[in-house]
Amino acid sequence: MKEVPLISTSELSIGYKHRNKEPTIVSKNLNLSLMPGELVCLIGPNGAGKSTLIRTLIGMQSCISGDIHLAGKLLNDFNAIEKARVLSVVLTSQISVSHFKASDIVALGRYPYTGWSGTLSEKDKEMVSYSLTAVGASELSSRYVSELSDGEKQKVMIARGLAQDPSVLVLDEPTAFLDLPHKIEIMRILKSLSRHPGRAVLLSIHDLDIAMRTADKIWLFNKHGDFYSGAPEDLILKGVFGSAFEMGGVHFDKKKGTFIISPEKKGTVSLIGGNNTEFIWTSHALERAGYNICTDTNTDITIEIQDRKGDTCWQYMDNTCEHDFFSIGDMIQFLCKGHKNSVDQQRSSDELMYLEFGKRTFPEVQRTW
Ligand SMILES: Nc1ncnc2c1ncn2[C@@H]1O[C@H](COP(=O)(O)OP(=O)(O)OP(=O)(O)O)[C@@H](O)[C@H]1O
Repeated sequence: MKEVPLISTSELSIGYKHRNKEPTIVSKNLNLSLMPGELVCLIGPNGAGKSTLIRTLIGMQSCISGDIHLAGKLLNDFNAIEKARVLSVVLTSQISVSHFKASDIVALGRYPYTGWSGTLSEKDKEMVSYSLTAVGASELSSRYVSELSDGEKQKVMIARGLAQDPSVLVLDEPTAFLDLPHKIEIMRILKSLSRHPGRAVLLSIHDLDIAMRTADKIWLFNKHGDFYSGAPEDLILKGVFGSAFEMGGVHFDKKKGTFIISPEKKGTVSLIGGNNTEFIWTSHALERAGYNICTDTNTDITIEIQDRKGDTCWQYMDNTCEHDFFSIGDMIQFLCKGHKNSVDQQRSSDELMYLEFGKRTFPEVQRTW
């Protein structure tokens, strides 16, 4: 049997309506689908349309045109309680209720089932406890929200969304305000929640690296509102990932799958020796300093990583000198500052010498820095 998408759109246009003028279209012709079992990360540069899409998909904002289906039914045909049983939303805004315990906040997620009285049945209580456990926050249950860290609050808010027992969990930047280990932890939790049968998770995120490593599928807006959907690796190979975010001085390295600041290129260095890890991190530092790396020794500068009685040594060699360094930092500093000055001084004295012999032109120096 064909699986029904949990969210699907046809020819959807999103944007902003205005009273006396044409609407602002943020993106159009969107035909996207969120399937059960998927973790989808929505990414794009600032102002590309992520929040507009999320707000439109959850019905907080009307679309300009087109259709949105939730679990096979038109979004507009749901009443609030029906929708809350299928879709739960975790927004970024910090929790402002301080006199609530974590379990009270999570219990609010049961409102589609408790009716207006809010009285929790045994099943509701079980679901609150299950949700806190599922996000690794059971020990926070009786803590006041005001006493929780941002990461802990985020877990509680996800547990609240989960307590709704939704098919679709939509989160707007759930990793904002968190440090790297907590971002990774939240993403791990969300990935495991997406594996629950019949459920999918959609989230917007600014951390591209984390999105690429976690998402089953990426939804990507570029700055022109063009929309792309696919496995992270497919989007990288198609080049859309890089072009969506590239800006002056920064470019996406397809091989490394990361953005790099493009420093002014200073030349090529032969890098030899060392174990694999030492080689990788030395290359990393040299590239960051603006050098291309090669492994033949046909360049003006060679750096050999050596073992000196258990200590790692970076031996610098060029036509004029040799130096030993016992940290990458010292070696890079020498390359970028110390040695450049000595080369410049060398060039000036060479130049003087040529001028003295009445030559007006300075021969092309074959150094690459
Ligand atoms: N109320 C509004 N009226 C008109 N245009 C708006 C309105 N709100 C946002 N926009 C515009 O819609 C576009 C998309 O904005 P949106 O907030 O969806 O981007 P985003 O990708 O979520 O950005 P960010 O990463 O900065 O949060 C932007 O050009 C923005 O200026």
